[in-house]
Amino acid sequence: MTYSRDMTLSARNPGLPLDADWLRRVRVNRPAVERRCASLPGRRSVKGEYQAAWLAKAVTLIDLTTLSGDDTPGRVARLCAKARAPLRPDLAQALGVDLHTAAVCVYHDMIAPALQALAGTPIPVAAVSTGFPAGLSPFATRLAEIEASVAAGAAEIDIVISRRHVLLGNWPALYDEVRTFREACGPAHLKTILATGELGTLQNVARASLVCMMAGADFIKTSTGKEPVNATLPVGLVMMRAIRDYHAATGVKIGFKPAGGISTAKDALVWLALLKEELGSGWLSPALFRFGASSLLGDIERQIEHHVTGAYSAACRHPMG
Ligand SMILES: O=C[C@H](O)COP(=O)(O)O
Repeated sequence: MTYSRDMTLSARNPGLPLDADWLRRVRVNRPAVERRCASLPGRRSVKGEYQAAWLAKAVTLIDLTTLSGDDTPGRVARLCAKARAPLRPDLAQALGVDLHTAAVCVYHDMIAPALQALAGTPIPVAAVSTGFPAGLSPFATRLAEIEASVAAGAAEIDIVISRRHVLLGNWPALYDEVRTFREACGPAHLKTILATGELGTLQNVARASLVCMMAGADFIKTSTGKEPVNATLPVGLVMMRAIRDYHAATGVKIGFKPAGGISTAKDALVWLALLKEELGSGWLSPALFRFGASSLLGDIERQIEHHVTGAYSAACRHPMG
């Protein structure tokens, strides 16, 4: 299996004027979505060398993340070393792969140590922004935060949206907010975090996804990892279908990033199966799909170790940072 080392993201999403009629037409059949997702984990399973190949692919799609109040430059440097060489050398050699993660995702103050630790690699630094995770700081502060992170060298900006605009059905306010954030990003790619666990309904998730894409988001992302409910398959399905509809209407491919609580190799395989079925193999690339995850890589490495050696090691033998 070959792994692209090309970190080029897709062409920017120019966005569209807000289309209120499109939003009004959006309907989500929740029981049907839940039935479809419930059948996935049991139905889709790959084994042996195919599983190892899919897991190696998953590694290349991870935004390796640390978003803790006690992050230090040392922890970020160790995380970046893991991003550069995500698999133990003997495991990578046994699989015949040479790979790295898609990006490293940190808070603003950790951009500089991350850039230093990733120098000479194609791995971009993503910064969470706009008052992450709640997004309730003054609007001017949130804008300034984006500008500061782009100036510091972040190539990708993960913003959080104002959940109240969704809960109140104030789509023009959400559109204007995301549009302004997009402009502040300049050349950096914009990922919009919907915090789906706080949006109430799948219909809200579908509408918020479309509004963010109309406003110019390059990626839509499920969660911050800090909500009580983070990435779920039903939410993922609804967001993937919104991406499909947007692509059908505009020809523009938007990326998808499930994040929060995705921590096992098995989870990763189910997400990739859903992605392949809903959006096709064209989305199986770091340009269009990312896992936002702080601990997933450890379990993937553990499963690959089992595939290569026949034995499982303790999870603590695969530290992230
Ligand atoms: O954006 C990434 C998430 O914050 C990571 O969440 P996690 O720590 O549950 O993997």
